[in-house]
Amino acid sequence: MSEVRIDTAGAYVDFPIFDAKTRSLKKAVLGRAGGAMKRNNSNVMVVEALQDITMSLREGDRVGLVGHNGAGKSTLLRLLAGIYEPTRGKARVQGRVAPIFDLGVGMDPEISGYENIIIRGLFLGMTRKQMLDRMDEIADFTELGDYLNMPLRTYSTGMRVRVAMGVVTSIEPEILLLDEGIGAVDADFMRKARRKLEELVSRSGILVFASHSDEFLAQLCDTAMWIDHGTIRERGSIKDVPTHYKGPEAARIVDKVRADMALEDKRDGIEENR
Ligand SMILES: Nc1ncnc2c1ncn2[C@@H]1O[C@H](COP(=O)(O)OP(=O)(O)OP(=O)(O)O)[C@@H](O)[C@H]1O
Repeated sequence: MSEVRIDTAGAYVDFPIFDAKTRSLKKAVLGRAGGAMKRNNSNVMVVEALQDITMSLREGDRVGLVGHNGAGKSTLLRLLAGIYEPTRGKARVQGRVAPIFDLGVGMDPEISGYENIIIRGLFLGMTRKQMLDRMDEIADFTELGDYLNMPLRTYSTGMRVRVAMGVVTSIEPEILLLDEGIGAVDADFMRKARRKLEELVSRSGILVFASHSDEFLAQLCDTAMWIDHGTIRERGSIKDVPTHYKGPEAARIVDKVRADMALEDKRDGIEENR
C-alpha cells in the first residue's frame, strides 16, 4: 500500500468574479475578512483565496486550520479534497480522501437516514453492498435508533452530522477533512467521535480540521496553521498558533481541554479494566 501524504508547492486558488461592481472595488482595500482581490491580465476581478501555499503532511498529522472569515480555510480543505485544482502551483494528495463538509452534498432530505447512509457511501466511492454490510455498525455509532427510518428533513443539524460521521468513519478513510459543521454534535458524541477519529488517524491517516473553536481544535489536533488572507502566516503547536492568532485566552482553553481529555481517557481506561 502506498504512503498517505499531502504535498502542495506554491499553490494558488483564484476565483474570477465576472460581475464585480467596479465602483466598490476601486478602493482595493484589504478588509479584515476575505481573501485578497486583484485584476487579472484580462482585467477580470479575481479573489485570490489561496496564495503560494506550500505544505507537506504525513501519516499521523492532525492539523487545525485557524484564521479570520474568508481567510481561505475552506478553500484549502477543498483543494486538499481535490474539489479545486490549483490555478497555479501544485497540489498532490495521495490516499483515500473523505471530506466531512458540505453536509448537504450526497444527502437527500426526503429519504430516510438508512437510505442516506447508502447514498453518502456511494458518493464516497463505496458500493451498495459494502454499505449494507456496514449498516448495523453505522446505525449503532449514530445512536439515532428509529430516527433512521424517518426522512432526513426531520433531523437536527447535529443528527445529520452523526449520520455523516458514522458513514465516514466506517469507510476507513486515510485523509479526513473536517470543518466547523461537526461542532453541531453534543459533548458525548464528540468524545466518541474523537476516539474513533484518533484511531483512524493513528492507522496511517491525516486529519485536517478548520474551526473557530479552540476547544474543538484542541480535542482533535496536535498542530495548527494560521491562514491569513490566503497565505500560511504561521505553523506550530495547537497551543502556540491559536494563542498568537487570538491571544492568551486560547492557551488557557487548550490547556483545559487537554487536561480534561487526559482525565477522561484515564477514567475510561479504569472503567474498561473493571
Ligand atoms: N465559490 C467562490 N467564488 C468566489 N469567491 C469565493 C468562493 N469561495 C470562496 N471565495 C472567497 O475566497 C476567500 C476564502 O474563502 P473561504 O471560504 O476559504 O474562507 P474561510 O477561511 O473558510 O472562512 P470562514 O471562516 O468564514 O468559513 C473569501 O474571500 C471568499 O469570498
